[in-house]
Amino acid sequence: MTGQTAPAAPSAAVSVDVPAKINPHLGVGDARADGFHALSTVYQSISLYDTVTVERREEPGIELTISGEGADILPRGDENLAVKAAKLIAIYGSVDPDVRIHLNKRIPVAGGLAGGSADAAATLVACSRLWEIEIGDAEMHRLAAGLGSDVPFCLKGGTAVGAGRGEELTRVEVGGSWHWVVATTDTQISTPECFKEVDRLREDGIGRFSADVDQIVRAFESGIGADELSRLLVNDMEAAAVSLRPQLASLMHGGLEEGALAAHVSGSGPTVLFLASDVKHAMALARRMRMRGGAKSVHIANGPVPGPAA
Ligand SMILES: C[C@@](CO)(OP(=O)(O)O)[C@H](O)COP(=O)(O)OP(=O)(O)OC[C@H]1O[C@@H](n2ccc(N)nc2=O)[C@H](O)[C@@H]1O
Ligand SMILES: Nc1ncnc2c1ncn2[C@@H]1O[C@H](COP(=O)(O)OP(=O)(O)O)[C@@H](O)[C@H]1O
Repeated sequence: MTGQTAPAAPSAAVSVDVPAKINPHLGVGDARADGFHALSTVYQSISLYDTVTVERREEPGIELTISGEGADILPRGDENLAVKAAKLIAIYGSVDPDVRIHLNKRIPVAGGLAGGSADAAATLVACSRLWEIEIGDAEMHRLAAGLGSDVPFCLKGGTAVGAGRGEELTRVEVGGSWHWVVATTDTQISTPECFKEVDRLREDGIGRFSADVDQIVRAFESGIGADELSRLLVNDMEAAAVSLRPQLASLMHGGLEEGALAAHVSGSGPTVLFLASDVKHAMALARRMRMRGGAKSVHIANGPVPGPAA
């Protein structure tokens, strides 16, 4: 016995990968009294990931570092959804939020792929593991919904129907996998701006609420082929996104000319998804899209994939 206390072992960092989401069906109803729109959507996670790494720090407070997509433009303070999520789970677990968070971002920012929501979901999961906070599914879902309408889906990933403002989830067991070419643009669209444009177009009689998700849900369950899926994709925000960023029309048209089965704006845009028949077709289509130009970046991804709390 030396009488000396051994230094505390440094706690290991916790890293969590979290996928982007798409909405193969996005039905938008009227604005509710709380300002949110009623949604009838089918979410699916695709294999385009951010990585959130958390580790304890001796100093008080949260230190956030960011690399990759949007590292130069994203907020580092309380407005960052990862910081909000860390504070929320710390309050829930009654621990001090003294943590270093690193976001390695590959999901395009403000692109309709829920990158910020994905980071929030991953931070909830990573911090609950780091701080060994016991939390059940229902409580985790409640914290996630407080951070944003599509954060609950980002926790679970896979495929799910979203109702309410998008936070009421029903899991869908799918019988297949689908391949996409994801084309980002050099502009962004803010989500509330796009919902406002949907309202504006509706006042002019343009667009309606595509509430019924039954057909596409059955199609996913049965593992429908990409050809048939291409006829079932719906996005009630697409006209609004194209109205706000008219250049999307030529990007969509270009992908169809290069052989995509369908062109589909991702959520509130402006990312455009091109459906491919299989992985080989997706690779060939991505190559042609890159040669053609018009997109900021072109990726291939498949879905569904599981979320960090699946
Ligand atoms: C449209 C969707 C489709 O999945 O995603 P994106 O494509 O932008 O990623 C989602 O509904 C986005 O969800 P999320 O990004 O979490 O939105 P929130 O933070 O909850 O809300 C941001 C703002 O968007 C508007 N909003 C959001 C959800 C909803 N059902 N109705 C709304 O009107 C409101 O103006 C709200 O203040
Ligand atoms: N960790 C984060 N990653 C991305 N965006 C974030 C993050 N935290 C806050 N935001 C803010 O959220 C907004 C929406 O980002 P994002 O979730 O990427 O897009 P979308 O809602 O179109 O899917 C951005 O304008 C950004 O400033």
